[in-house]
Amino acid sequence: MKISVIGTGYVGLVTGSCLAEVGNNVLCLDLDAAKIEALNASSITIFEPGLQELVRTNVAAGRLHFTTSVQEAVAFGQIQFIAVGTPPDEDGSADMQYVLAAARSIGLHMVEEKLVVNKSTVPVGTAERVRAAIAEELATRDVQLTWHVASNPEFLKEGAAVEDFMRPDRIVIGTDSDFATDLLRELYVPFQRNHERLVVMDIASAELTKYAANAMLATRISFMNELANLAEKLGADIEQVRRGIGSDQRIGYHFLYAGTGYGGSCFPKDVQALQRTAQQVGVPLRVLEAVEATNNAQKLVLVEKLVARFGENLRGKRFAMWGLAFKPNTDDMRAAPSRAIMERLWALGATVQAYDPVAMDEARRLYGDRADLQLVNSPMDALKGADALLIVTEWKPFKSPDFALMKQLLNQPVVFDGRNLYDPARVRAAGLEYFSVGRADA
Ligand SMILES: NC(=O)C1=CN([C@@H]2O[C@H](COP(=O)(O)OP(=O)(O)OC[C@H]3O[C@@H](n4cnc5c(N)ncnc54)[C@H](O)[C@@H]3O)[C@@H](O)[C@H]2O)C=CC1
Ligand SMILES: O=C(O)[C@H]1O[C@H](OP(=O)(O)OP(=O)(O)OC[C@H]2O[C@@H](n3ccc(=O)[nH]c3=O)[C@H](O)[C@@H]2O)[C@H](O)[C@@H](O)[C@@H]1O
Repeated sequence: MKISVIGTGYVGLVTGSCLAEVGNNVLCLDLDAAKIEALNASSITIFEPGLQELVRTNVAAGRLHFTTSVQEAVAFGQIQFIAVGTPPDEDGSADMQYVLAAARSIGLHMVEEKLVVNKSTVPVGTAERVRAAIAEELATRDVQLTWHVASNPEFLKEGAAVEDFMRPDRIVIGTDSDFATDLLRELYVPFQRNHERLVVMDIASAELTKYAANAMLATRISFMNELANLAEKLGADIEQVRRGIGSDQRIGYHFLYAGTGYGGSCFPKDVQALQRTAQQVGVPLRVLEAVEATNNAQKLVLVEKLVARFGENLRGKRFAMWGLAFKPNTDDMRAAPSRAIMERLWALGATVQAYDPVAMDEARRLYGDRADLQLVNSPMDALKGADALLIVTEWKPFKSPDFALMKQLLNQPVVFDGRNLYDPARVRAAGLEYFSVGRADA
């Protein structure tokens, strides 16, 4: 099948590459010329496991192409995927300008029947707005055509994006025409050989399903974070509680990890956008208000512990930080807890010595050169002369450190573990003071 993908970010590039991998002929469009230039040389600008290789092999096989030409992209694919950003607007609602611009560019150049599929995360009603934008452009050109609009939200996770796309739990399709359903069913055949994964529904339900999934996952995390804060005060251990409730199949083990709050480009913005949508139709979403408030507070839970230990004035203090990315296996720092933590520590006068396996360039890009941020080359370098260590992202290499060396390198042997990576007794036996989330501090 010939497919165009508009937008080559995490979702667009993974979608395009994976669809090419199963034999389709794919053309990806982006307005960012530097990105397209890099992609044409098979080089990707984000860190995403497996993606570089997938791009390289499919470009070499002649199935994956990149362009900045809107006209070329619209002419190419029978299916036109829209996979552009939907960042938060000033009031937290989803900013639709990129999706609608993509829709307009399709309307501007379309000369034959197309299926336009929206993969971006968008509020209910967006398919109608996309349809109207295309219709307007066609009317301006005085062109009569048949075309279809469908919704196909994406559920991939950064850091496991290729794997998630290739082996999805489900593929949600929102359509209002047999043409769209049949074409998308055919497209996704290679992804559901093992069992039926396609969930076909109306367009509004598909659009809402995406927000519902992210809101549910965010709710689980905030619930566990609140419970962790309670467990700590009651002398209980949230890690044991997690295992205790996760074993109930109705609850399950996933997404029950307490920590420093959820970050990333999606949960924070999608929880907010769903609330704005609900406000517009007069339906209060009280649970989600609490989810968001809890998360904002949780991002600073390590700083609170640190201030309780070292006092409010951190001038002259130096803290090691392990992990800058919002989660492991990505260099993405959008809404990362590390940012809220560093910014607060800086405001209190401290210096941060940070290490992350892949997000150092991103930190440099975001913060530039500043005296109170030192980016170092290894986890152990970060410890040297620091008054405490803060663990913010649960990268694998942080999971089994040499605690004796840690104690030796730190100026003061204090660890604030925002991901509950260690057995508290083991860390304390090595002579370190250990603070974690939802377990008794000492
Ligand atoms: N990042 C993720 O893990 C996931 C994101 N989503 C959703 O997918 C959508 C895209 O997210 P990301 O891929 O993270 O965004 P991104 O910000 O990484 O990439 C978007 C790309 O679209 C390009 N673009 C913008 N307007 C364009 C236009 N008119 N024509 C061509 N290119 C254009 C930008 O230059 C950029 O390269 C969002 O709605 C997001 O909520 C859904 C599931 C997972
Ligand atoms: O819409 C999206 O963009 C995507 O958002 C999330 O994916 P992502 O943000 O990439 O990463 P997650 O693994 O969900 O982690 C999000 C945040 O929650 C935190 N988290 C996750 C799980 C957990 O138990 N506890 C916890 O604090 C992570 O540290 C991270 O900061 C969803 O998991 C994807 O299904 C969805 O497609």
